[in-house]
Amino acid sequence: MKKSVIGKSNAKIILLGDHSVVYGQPAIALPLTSVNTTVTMTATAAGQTIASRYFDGPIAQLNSQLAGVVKLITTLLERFDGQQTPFHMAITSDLPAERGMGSSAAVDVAITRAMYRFFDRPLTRDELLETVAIGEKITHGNPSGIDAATSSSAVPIWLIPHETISQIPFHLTGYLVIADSGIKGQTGQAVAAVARRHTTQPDTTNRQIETLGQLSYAARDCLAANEMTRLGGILDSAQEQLAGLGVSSPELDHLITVARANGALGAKLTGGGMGGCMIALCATAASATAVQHALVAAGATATWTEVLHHEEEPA
Ligand SMILES: C[C@@](O)(CCO)CC(=O)[O-]
Repeated sequence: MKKSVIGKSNAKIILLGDHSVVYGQPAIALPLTSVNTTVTMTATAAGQTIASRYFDGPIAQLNSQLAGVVKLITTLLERFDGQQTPFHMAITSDLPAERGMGSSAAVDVAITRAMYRFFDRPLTRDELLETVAIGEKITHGNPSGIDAATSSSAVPIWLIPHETISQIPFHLTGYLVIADSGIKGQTGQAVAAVARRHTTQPDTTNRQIETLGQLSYAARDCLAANEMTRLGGILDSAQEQLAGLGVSSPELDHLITVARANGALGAKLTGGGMGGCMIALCATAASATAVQHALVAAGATATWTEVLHHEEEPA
């Protein structure tokens, strides 16, 4: 066992494939490597305690809102025979919670990495993703794994559930403005709402899900060929399908309209929706700044700009 260790992860942005990925369609997601969650685990004399923005105290008293985290920690303590090992776990995060940036998966990835290091066990990527799914299943009900895969990745990824997770050829140069609508997005509820629609209106819903999948394939071509304007149109089409699935919101719709009116090439919600964040693709730094200012004036509570650049693929 180590004295003090750190586990880290980052925020994620889904470019294409939100919701449709739950039904097996491909998704493209980008890590925001400067927006981090950090878990520090320190050996102590007695007790097992946790300090986070929601809770500060003994792990045994963690409330049901954090049931996914409780399940993850107890599973790992059993796995490592560490039920009696005293430690303190401090969780800090730059990510807004419940905004579609993958905060719950980011916390689970950072906890898993910290606990494997603390108990001095090697951790493979497959084991990391399988472990994070334990917490995510409780928090989100039916996670596709995209949040965990991206918040533990340093490069943009292409994911088809149970089939492929790979680095996506990324030759696009541009700017992605991300804006928080200020409204909590409940991914679990949004996923459940789409599942209900899938049962009550199977034909329409399947068509929307398949269209979203086709848009992911088209976007992959745009990223490989640096076709920014076409990608903007694809984001707009994806937003139309997501709104059709019932996961947009008036606040997101407003920010998306403002971004387009101020020069964005395309815009859509990102993540679970029903609140949370939207993204806008911009061709230049000046355009990204103008869109960002317009979004703040329109009520966005936080904004980030991510510079998109050619990613080297490993040799
Ligand atoms: C809405 C969703 O597609 C993305 C949440 O960030 C759910 C999932 O993939 O688990």
